[in-house]
Amino acid sequence: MSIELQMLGTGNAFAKNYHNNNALIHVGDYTLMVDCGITAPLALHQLGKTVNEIDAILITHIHGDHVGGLEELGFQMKFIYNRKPVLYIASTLVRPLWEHTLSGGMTQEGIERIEDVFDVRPIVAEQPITLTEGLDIELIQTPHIDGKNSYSFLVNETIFYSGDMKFQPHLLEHLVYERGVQTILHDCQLHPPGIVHATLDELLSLPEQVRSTILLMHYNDDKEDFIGKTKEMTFLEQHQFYTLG
Ligand SMILES: O=c1ccn([C@@H]2O[C@@H]3COP(=O)(O)O[C@H]3[C@H]2O)c(=O)[nH]1
Ligand SMILES: [Zn+2]
Ligand SMILES: [Zn+2]
Repeated sequence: MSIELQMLGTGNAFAKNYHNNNALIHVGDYTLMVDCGITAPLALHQLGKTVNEIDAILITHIHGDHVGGLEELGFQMKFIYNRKPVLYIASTLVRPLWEHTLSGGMTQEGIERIEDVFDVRPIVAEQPITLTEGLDIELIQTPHIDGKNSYSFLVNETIFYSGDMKFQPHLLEHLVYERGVQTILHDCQLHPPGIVHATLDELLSLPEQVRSTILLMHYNDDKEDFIGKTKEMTFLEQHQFYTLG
């Protein structure tokens, strides 16, 4: 079954021309939000949507451009919509998300644990889960910041979405050649050094067959200067709809 992808933003953590690299994945009436960064509530508003239209959120890692909007989302859901949003997150990230990121702003009478605001669904890498009919997710742990857990994921076995990750050519080739992945949505640091992200030059070094599956996201503000310089790879555009799978 195909999915509809709409990026809330396609910018990197410091981008000002683009929102944070967060996404909406639609399958039928179901809407999954992938990451909820600082700019996610504004991006939703600009699309004429409210948080009430989100069925669940999936988190890749706990940098601000991926979780910085969760406090607002959680509070809006609780105090405006009287809902507890479903939060899919690696089991390793549940405590860090609450204790290092959310608890300072959210702790008050009646909110002492992350479960008081979110319907937390801890997930484990390499154990696929079904979110709704036609939407299966499998987390894959991928390196980003040394000593911190970070995850990418597969959608319906054929679409790979990179959480922020360092260049992993063997993984990307394995996914395309051996797991039948047809589309790779990849974060891309346009200017070296990438260090914690793959750079455009690194992604350009991949075999043509792999490059031809790649849509670039999480890019810098001067992305327009790189149009025509990405070989078979193309830039994802925020707010546009893509039918994948
Ligand atoms: O060791 C580090 C840690 C972080 N950073 C920057 O901070 C940003 C945090 O969000 P991000 O993961 O989207 O991108 C990261 C980089 O831009 C870095 O350059 N080196
Ligand atoms: Zn990021
Ligand atoms: Zn990051």
